[in-house]
Amino acid sequence: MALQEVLSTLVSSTEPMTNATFKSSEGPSPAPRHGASQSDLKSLLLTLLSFSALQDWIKLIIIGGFFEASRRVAMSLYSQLVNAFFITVSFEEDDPSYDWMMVWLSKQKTWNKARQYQVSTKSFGLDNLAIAIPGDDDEHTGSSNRKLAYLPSTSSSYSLWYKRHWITVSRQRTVGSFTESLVLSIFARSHTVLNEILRDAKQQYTSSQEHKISIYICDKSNSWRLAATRPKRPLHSIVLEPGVKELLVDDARDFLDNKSWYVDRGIPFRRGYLLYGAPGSGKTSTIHSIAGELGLDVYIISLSRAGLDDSSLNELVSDLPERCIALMEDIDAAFHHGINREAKTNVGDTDSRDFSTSRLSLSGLLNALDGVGAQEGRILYATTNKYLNLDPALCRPGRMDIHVEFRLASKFQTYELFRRFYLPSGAEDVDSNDEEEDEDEKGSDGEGSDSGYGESLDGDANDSEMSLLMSSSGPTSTSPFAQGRPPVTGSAHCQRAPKLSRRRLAKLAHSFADAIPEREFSMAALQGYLMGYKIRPFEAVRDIPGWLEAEKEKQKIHQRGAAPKPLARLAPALLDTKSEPYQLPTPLTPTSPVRLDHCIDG
Ligand SMILES: Nc1ncnc2c1ncn2[C@@H]1O[C@H](COP(=O)(O)OP(=O)(O)OP(=O)(O)O)[C@@H](O)[C@H]1O
Repeated sequence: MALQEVLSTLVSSTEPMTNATFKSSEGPSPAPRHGASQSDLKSLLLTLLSFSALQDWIKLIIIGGFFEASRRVAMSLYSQLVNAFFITVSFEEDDPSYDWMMVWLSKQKTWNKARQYQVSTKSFGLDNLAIAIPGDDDEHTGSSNRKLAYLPSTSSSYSLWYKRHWITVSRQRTVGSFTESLVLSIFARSHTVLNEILRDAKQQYTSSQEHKISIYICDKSNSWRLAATRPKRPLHSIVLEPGVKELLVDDARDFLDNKSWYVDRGIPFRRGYLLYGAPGSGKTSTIHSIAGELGLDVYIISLSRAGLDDSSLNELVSDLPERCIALMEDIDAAFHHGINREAKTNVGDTDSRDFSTSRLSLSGLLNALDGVGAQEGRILYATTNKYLNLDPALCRPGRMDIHVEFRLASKFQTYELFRRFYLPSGAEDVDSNDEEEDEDEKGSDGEGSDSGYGESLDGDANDSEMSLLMSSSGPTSTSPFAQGRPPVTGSAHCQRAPKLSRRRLAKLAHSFADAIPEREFSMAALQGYLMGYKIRPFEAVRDIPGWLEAEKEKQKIHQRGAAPKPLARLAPALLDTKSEPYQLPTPLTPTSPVRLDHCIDG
């Protein structure tokens, strides 16, 4: 009723005003019109504020308020109900638990009945993807071996049953960031089922990772992110001087098992290993292998990463999990990029290259290694090719407790490398000395027991082996290296290596080791050479002189280009008992634990 009045007043008050506007263009008569419109407005306001209109306004407000209040009450009741009967958990994408949950989810039966998916090539660190599309796991399907997987779609939520508990799952984008989170609402009053789910997810993930190591790197936001998973490398595939691998593994294992010993004595529960020496001598491979042996994840700290400064390094190190391997490769590389005792404060003093890369100071690095914020329980491995460039403070016990030198290949290493290279896949590997003894005792092939170096290859090979040698080398027996070209292997995977008895293989390995000069080539170089002869061990031995010639030529070219002095000559072996007594490198204090026998406690 009052509203009608208001409306009719509005119409009547606007009409003369429109007419006035229209008529004003015809001629000037504004004064009476102005007075009329003023009285119209007045009456409009009076009507609006009249008692009956006010009543209608109040009614509107009450009804609206009632609906809004009931909506809010319903919402809060709903959320209280949900909170009372549901447990809601979220998993952030950049946290490892997200990967565990994705794998767990993919193993739920009801998951396969979902109607909305997102397809992705993300592997969550797994090769044997439970989330993989069936039939997509064929390794020979084509050039790209990225597997496809189903993920929960971001636009819908799913429900599933787990141990008689109803669960809804949704994948949500975090507002204002590029990351996602997985949200689970579990219909349960106690936390027991949640704990079970978490335990299940973690265990399923860990067991699928049993034969793998996870490698983490830090991302731009300075947090750790899973970069890859790699198959564990068996320790026996690393050939070092006898006892070195065992010593490294036993020391690390002993450290991990004795936390309370460190705590009782107030000694920081940390251990550092410095592996230094010639490039390609097995430093990285050894760390990889030890990580697999001890079941630890590897966290790579790249000191030359652009933008890394003291505080971000500190943050990274204190963010490490308790039992892990922190790896700083080529720790000397940080020196080339301006690492120094004090952080540079004056921009004018600073080389522009320093700013474009790392802004780390040596004191920052030292603090990160054993400062108050440094993580307990971690094992640090640092590698370098330039031992003498390292600051003594960096190498002191407490930061780097054990120093191990990796030298160019010895006769023993060359022999072992060859023997293991041609050992049939899956063959049980035994210690070479035991093996020779066994074979000698058996006299399996009825030949003499002489297994010394320098045996004639031709006299060793039987007819079928010789024919294989001749057929694979072609009509001329000239080494391809002597002709200035590398050997062509063809698709070795499709062919089969000759079946050699262990004894014969040992003899070939002796011949190989005999032909390679000691401590002149890295294991990586020798492995690279053998890769050209994957299935041709006889040719591999026969072609060595040509290869050595070619390598000498290469070295000459390098020397003309003023190649640096090899490190192996500068820092003699710690481990080779035949070499001259070890001299402390000049930058190290005499108390530094550079010798293995000095630095390993108990
Ligand atoms: N002692 C060894 N036993 C078995 N394989 C080895 C050994 N040393 C090197 N190799 C092989 O050589 C390759 C390179 O080795 P690796 O990367 O471990 O050397 P590195 O000492 O870390 O080299 P760099 O100092 O250049 O990083 C690997 O493929 C590895 O298999």
